[in-house]
Amino acid sequence: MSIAKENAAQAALEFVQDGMVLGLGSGSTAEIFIEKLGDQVAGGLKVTAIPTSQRTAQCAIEAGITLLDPDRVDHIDLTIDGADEVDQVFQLIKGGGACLLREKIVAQASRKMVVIVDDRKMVETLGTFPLPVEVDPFCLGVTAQQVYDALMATGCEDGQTVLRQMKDGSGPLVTDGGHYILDCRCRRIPDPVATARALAMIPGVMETGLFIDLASTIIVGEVDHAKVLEIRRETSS
Ligand SMILES: O=C(CO)[C@H](O)[C@H](O)COP(=O)(O)O
Repeated sequence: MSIAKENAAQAALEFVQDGMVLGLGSGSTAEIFIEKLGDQVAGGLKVTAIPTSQRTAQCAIEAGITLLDPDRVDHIDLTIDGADEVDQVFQLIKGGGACLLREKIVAQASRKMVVIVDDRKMVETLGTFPLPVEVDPFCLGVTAQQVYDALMATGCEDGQTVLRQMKDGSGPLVTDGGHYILDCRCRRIPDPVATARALAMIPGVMETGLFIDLASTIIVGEVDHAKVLEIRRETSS
């Protein structure tokens, strides 16, 4: 277990209050947080949660956290999630774990999003990590070309897309929502807002891993402590 990720996850517990409805992110850092949250719940903390993936749901159940039916939830107080890259104004690339659609639905519905990362995830400009784009399998070639064109038109240094495969080589990875993931080698995304907008116009694109103006707190774990960085955001909820 990475000590930096663990320090970030530990610091995130400070944001959790009794009675909250939590959004639980996906990935290894989020799972460390869920385990720690489970310890708090065992000690008497009362929270309920919405998971952003089947794997997260499983982890939360094992940790003793009560899950809500996502179809019935009317608000989410706080979401805690990891990220693959975070830039200077807290725009994110997410989706390394292929959960970006549900992660974004939950983050966008939350009053606050806290992101927990180790210090290697902090970047000057987004794009070194390949941008995950969740797409409908129908007419995949057409969508992939449109994604390439949108990336190039918005100034990305590259736009090549690779269809994400299952680790066991059994075929394309299928997300919890039944879609595919195109990993886009952008190298540099100079205008994440423009790129996110352009990708959102493509009918075959279900969602992109660009999380724009969603995170208001980034907790950066290092080997011996965690730094809490804040930015002011207007929330709609
Ligand atoms: O977006 C994600 C999953 O879709 C993860 O939060 C992201 O990939 C970071 O993962 P990790 O905490 O394992 O480094």
